[in-house]
Amino acid sequence: MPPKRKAPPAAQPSAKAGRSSRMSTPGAGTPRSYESADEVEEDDGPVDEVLERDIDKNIDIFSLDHYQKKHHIREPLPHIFGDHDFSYLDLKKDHQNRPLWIDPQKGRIILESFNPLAEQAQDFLITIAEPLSRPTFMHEYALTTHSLYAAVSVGLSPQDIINTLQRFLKTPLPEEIRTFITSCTQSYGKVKLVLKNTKYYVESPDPNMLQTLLKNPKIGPLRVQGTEEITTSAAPKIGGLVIPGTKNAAGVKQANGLQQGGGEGHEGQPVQESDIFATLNEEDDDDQEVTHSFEIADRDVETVQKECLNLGYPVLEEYDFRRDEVNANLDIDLKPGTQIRPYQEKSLSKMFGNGRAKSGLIVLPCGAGKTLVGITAACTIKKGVIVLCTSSMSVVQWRNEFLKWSNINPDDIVAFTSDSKGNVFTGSTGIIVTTYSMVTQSRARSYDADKMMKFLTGREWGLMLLDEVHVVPANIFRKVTSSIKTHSKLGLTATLLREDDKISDLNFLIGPKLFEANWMELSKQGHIARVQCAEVWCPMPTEFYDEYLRAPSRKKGLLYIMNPRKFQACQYLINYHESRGDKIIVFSDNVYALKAYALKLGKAYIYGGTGQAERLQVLENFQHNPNVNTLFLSKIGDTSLDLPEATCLIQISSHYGSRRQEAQRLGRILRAKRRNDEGFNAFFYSLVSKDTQEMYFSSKRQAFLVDQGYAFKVITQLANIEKTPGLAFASPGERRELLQKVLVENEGMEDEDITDDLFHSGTMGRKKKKGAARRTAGTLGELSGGQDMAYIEQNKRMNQSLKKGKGKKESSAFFKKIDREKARRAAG
Ligand SMILES: Nc1ncnc2c1ncn2[C@@H]1O[C@H](COP(=O)(O)OP(=O)(O)OP(=O)(O)O)[C@@H](O)[C@H]1O
Repeated sequence: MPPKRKAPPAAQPSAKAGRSSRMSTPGAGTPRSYESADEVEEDDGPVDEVLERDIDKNIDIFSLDHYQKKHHIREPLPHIFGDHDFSYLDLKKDHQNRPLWIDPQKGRIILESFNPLAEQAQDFLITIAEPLSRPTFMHEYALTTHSLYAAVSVGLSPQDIINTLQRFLKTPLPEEIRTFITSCTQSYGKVKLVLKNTKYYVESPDPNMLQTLLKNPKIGPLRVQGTEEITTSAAPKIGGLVIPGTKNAAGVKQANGLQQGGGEGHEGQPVQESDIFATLNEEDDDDQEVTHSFEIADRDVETVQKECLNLGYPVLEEYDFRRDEVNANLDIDLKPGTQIRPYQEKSLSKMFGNGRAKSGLIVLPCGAGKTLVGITAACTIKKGVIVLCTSSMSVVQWRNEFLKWSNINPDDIVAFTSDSKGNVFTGSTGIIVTTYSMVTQSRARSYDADKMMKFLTGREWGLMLLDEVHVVPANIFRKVTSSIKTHSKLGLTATLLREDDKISDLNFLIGPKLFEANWMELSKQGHIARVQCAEVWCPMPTEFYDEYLRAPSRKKGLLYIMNPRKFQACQYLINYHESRGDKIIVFSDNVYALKAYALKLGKAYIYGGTGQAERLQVLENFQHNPNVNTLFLSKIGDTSLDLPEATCLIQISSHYGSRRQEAQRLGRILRAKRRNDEGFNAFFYSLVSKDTQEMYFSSKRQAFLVDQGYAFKVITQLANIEKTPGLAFASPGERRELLQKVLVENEGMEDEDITDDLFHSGTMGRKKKKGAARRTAGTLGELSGGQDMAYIEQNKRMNQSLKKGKGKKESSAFFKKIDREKARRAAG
């Protein structure tokens, strides 16, 4: 532990900080010539006395000067900020009016979100940097090579970036940063891969660059023989282009009209003349650039891309779809009433900024309407589209959304799943919606599926929409992108988080991040729900804790999940929120616990082993039956489940420290139907057993959401929990019994239950371990032979009573119909 030190009262980098340090220190990292703060504090006497003394003397006790004098600090800041003392940077005179600070060493940028120029600065930062953390008052961004690459790909020049940054910064732009920007951006965007008339061209505005590439021993020989070495043409002018997804699109115009002049992405606010970023784009639009290119064969695309990357000239992929006269046009437009939201428009304008389609990733929170973004992109390109989803359920949803938002002929949009290997569309082109596993599986295919695959791989597609890109393994993308030939790719996701850190692969396989929305901003604007997050600490009863301390690590998890105090907290919260009229989802990764909790509380549940018909029945009841207000879900419900009725989430077990899962789960309530009701709040509770590993995992899990600006409250005591009617495991005897049961039923348990996975078909590139035991979902208790019969009976009770209820309803409707027929005949 570092020695405890009093925080400086005015430790913010202030104008004074800048002045005083400039006088004495020329730069950061000066040797320490001050006494240790701890020693000085002791010399100073009790803090209260010092404060009183200074207040009497009318000294500004919160000033930095005061702090330095009080602690005899001659070289003021290094002891506080260490290597992060950047007070040597001169502050501009009007620095208060400028919203950005910068760390010259790491390229970290801090935005004061309360500054009047914050909104404009944020638009700019999203384009050039990676958002790291965006809590209420200060946002942190990082300038990285990839983020600068993305900035260039949307049409910014190095000078644009430097000038705009200069204008927003409180200090002059540090030389290191200027050099970094120039060195990254001068090579990015210089080489483009363009597919024109179904042929691939390596294109550049700089003929010398192409000469350099042609001299390269790997790339040179790949130029298609018999073509001229370099062809020269003028790049298209963009002025007057009407693209859905830009401010000229019909849907956007309607939206803007409603917002009384609110354009360029900010509802309720008029477009400002001073929008520096917009001005930059417009200036770019007017430039007509001459380009030079040489042709390469399709099969050499990947080699050329890799080699260019090695040379430090990453290749930008663009699709000049308006000039593609080879691929048939698709008759598709957004329906007239469709209004694209400002952030959706903004994300699309990054994709189509220069009139061509750029491949890349758009990151929007769950429930913010990624589907419509994908559909609008398809309506812009108007060529054949292939949509890849993670499950057959999503395939159905995507097809329905296409039919809902666009005028596509239903015959031109075909689902290709294991259940529907359907007909190929009748027109010359169309849309295929399928799953990643359908197009990548290596097993023998049925005749129909094989025919469809030949169709998919044997032609060119204008656009490939890749849904939920964060969950799909990189090798799957590789297979997909190498087997299906497409001119542009758009990856959609809510979180660019992969616990395996493979996210950078996506930059290469799909394209750079084009846009990332701010969760808090969208929630303030009512596009996603406001959520109150809380972590509930549940103490472990002594007998459980003793066992926990002794247990091998794999069993520890089970004990902290099955902690009876956690069970009670869950029961209490369900009662409380049901009585408020909420619909509740309880998430548990552990299937044993999922069943045990649901059955004891008499609630419905769904996990990997639940049949399709039963799933739909349970979901339908949860949505429409006022008596079914709580649903227990395993991790199959983490993504793609559209339950806008849900307003409360309780998490009882989760996948270790997975930030992505936490964000996905929160996403289930962000789309709450009631989100725009006066004073409405959704609730997200994470129940953790106190003093166990779960607390560590929990804080790790929350990191992403905290960075998005969510604040987790800690609840250590649930008021009057002991008065809950029928409180489970209230007596020590019941708790001991539970412990015995948990131990007996899980003897010889596996490390974790992984079959309960979204990709449980096992075809998503996850290799089975050789010789590993076969893992089955949710039947661990059965394996041990000690399953409690009372549970099994109860088990059947809730899910089955829903079935019975449905049966009755159906039969009574049926008999009623017969009765009516009889009555009509009798009357006739
Ligand atoms: N511009 C819009 N106007 C009206 N409704 C919209 C708009 N955009 C999206 N929606 C609606 O918002 C809801 C959420 O959209 P969608 O399912 O595409 O979200 P998502 O971002 O894909 O979420 P998830 O990550 O959870 O899958 C849908 O009901 C959709 O119809």
